[in-house]
Amino acid sequence: MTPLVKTERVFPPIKPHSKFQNKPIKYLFDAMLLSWPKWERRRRRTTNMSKSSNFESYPPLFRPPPNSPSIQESNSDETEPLLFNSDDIPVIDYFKCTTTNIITTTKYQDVDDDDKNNICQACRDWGLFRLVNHGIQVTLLNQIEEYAKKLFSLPYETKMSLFSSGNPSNNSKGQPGICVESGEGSKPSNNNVNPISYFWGTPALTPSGAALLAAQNNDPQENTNNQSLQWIEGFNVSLTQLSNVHYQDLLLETFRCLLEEYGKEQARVATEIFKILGPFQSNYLSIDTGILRVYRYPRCFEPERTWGIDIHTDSSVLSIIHQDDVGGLQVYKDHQWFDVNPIPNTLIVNIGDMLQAMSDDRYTSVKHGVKVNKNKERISIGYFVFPEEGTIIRSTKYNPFSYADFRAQVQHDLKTVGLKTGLQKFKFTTHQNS
Ligand SMILES: O=C(O)CCC(=O)C(=O)O
Ligand SMILES: [Fe+2]
Repeated sequence: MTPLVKTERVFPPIKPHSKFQNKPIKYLFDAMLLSWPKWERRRRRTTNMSKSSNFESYPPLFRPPPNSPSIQESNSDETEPLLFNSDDIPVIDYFKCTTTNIITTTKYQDVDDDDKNNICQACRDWGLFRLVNHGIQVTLLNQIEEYAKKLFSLPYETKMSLFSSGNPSNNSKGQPGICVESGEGSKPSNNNVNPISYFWGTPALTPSGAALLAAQNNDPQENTNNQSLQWIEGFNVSLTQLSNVHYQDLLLETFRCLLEEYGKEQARVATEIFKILGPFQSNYLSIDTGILRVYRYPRCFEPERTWGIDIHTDSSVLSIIHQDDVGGLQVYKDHQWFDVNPIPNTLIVNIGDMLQAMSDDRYTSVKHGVKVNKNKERISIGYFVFPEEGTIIRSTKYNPFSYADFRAQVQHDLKTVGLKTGLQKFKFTTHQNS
């Protein structure tokens, strides 16, 4: 889903923030108003793991070398105030642009054409926007984050053994992958395949959930063993399978219930946004294909040498990201990189490659990547949704193809050349166009 368009490994300069520039998209709020309240900031300070990172929970390759005092002693949370600055990303109010009544049964309001146009314009200009007033309860967002932290901070070996993907090709030998064994109480009670699987080192997985390592760079200078390693671990969650199982373990079962509820909310949001961006054929988006990725970006003792997720475009129709208060997500627009600042209770909606093709390139799948941090771990949750299985996407710019064709091409490219060529491979040639 999130494979990689590798360009360079040097972080490009970030454009300075130009607050509330003269843009056609309305900036609907003052970031100060949306900042976490004092009690929440205190809770986050005391529960944040940066103070005493639990390196036992990191995959072995991510653990700092024994003599690296700078990372062992870091305690940045107490010195850095949590400030949430507005950024240049267009902001859209969900409630104003949709017909779904998400708040109460009495709060209907007219759908505003200006707001709809603003979404379309954001998707043309940026390929992403920030969504406010999305109707997902802040308690749900906080609880998922909290339970994700609890699960990620389990010892690495426990995570490897708890989350069985049912995929025998995986290993637990310290190579990126997904575990095969299942621990006591972690198995779904009715013998179904575990819908939650653990991975690390790359966000690119095969359809069966195995980690897909990109081919290595041919440059001998760079061609070390870890060349394609990305500083990330995560849970891959199949939403359709999630409702078929129950865990005996209370921690896992609570996490499962939270994810199930969150998945439904995200499906609602994605469906509405897709309607606004269309009209498109209804099978160009299928809620049954929805997956969640819950990520932790561990602290990295050499953050300038690696990415949490390398520069890429998403292969989805739409991706919806919720990030914690750490930051690190960057997006590319007009030859510049922009920080996507963490702003409480907001979601980031990305256009994926499938939507770019369906829209005849009217909307752009946005290039983005995630930086890692020396002092803080970062948690984010992504929802990704795709066209209905087998649907052929027809467009004036591309040869007809299905998402399965696209995914197979991406996986082939990753294995052979190490980077995703993406839609480029499906474009009509000049010869075909004439
Ligand atoms: O963690 C994030 O903020 C972004 C994740 C992402 O880009 C992806 O999973 O494709
Ligand atoms: Fe992405």
